[in-house]
Amino acid sequence: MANSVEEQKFSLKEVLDTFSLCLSENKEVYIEHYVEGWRGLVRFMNSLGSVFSFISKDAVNKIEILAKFFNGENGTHYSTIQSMVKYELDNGLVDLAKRDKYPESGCRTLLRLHRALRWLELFLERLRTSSEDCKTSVMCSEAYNESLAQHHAWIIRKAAGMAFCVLPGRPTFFEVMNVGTSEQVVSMLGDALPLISEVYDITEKLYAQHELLQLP
Ligand SMILES: CCCCCCCCCCCCC/C=C/[C@@H](O)[C@H](COP(=O)(O)O)NC(=O)CCCCCCCCCCCCCCC
Repeated sequence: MANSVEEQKFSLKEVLDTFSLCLSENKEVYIEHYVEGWRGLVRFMNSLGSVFSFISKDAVNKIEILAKFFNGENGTHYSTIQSMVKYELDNGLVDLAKRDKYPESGCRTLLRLHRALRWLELFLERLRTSSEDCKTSVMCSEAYNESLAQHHAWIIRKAAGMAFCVLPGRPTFFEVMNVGTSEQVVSMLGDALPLISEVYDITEKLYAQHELLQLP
């Protein structure tokens, strides 16, 4: 089946490269590139089939909330995750105990993507070190159980588990990434993972410092 020109150009390497743009010189995390990275990941997930659309809908919703802040009148405060946290906390714009006046603050919205980034990190690390006969569905659900699942209700965990079952096998998965041979995929993941981990760790530390890791 012939791909459109745009699909032909799509490579997961470009998406993961976006995360390398996330870090400023003094290790702040640029929201613009963070959101762009997520957009690319969602695009990749959509190319795997419509069973994932309930996941991508939620991700897109969160991406759009952040993009709106970033492009809005207070956009300068949403340049980095650090400036967003400071701005929203200083101005009482975050529901800290229960969802109330600010159910869609930047801080709580980004926290959901941040938790998903941990899933990505764990999943990609499994993919990187997997052998040819490893199942992507198993790698994906192990990564999920160690991360996001702990924050999801039973019904979401059930639906996610069902979606994982229809993930393509490792060879097709690698092919869809459009990065080249398996060796090239493994090497690309080896380059990308430390950057993703660094973005994750910096955000985690910041949220921990401000006691934001359990935002409702
Ligand atoms: C490629 C396989 C894709 C597997 C994706 C694994 C993640 C499974 C997440 C299931 C989320 C189900 C949707 C609902 C979520 C919300 O309940 C929940 C809580 O939100 P709330 O507090 O506003 O209510 N939302 C979230 O936790 C945010 C989830 C965001 C998920 C983004 C997943 C993007 C995955 C991108 C895949 C890229 C794969 C690249 C690998 C080579």
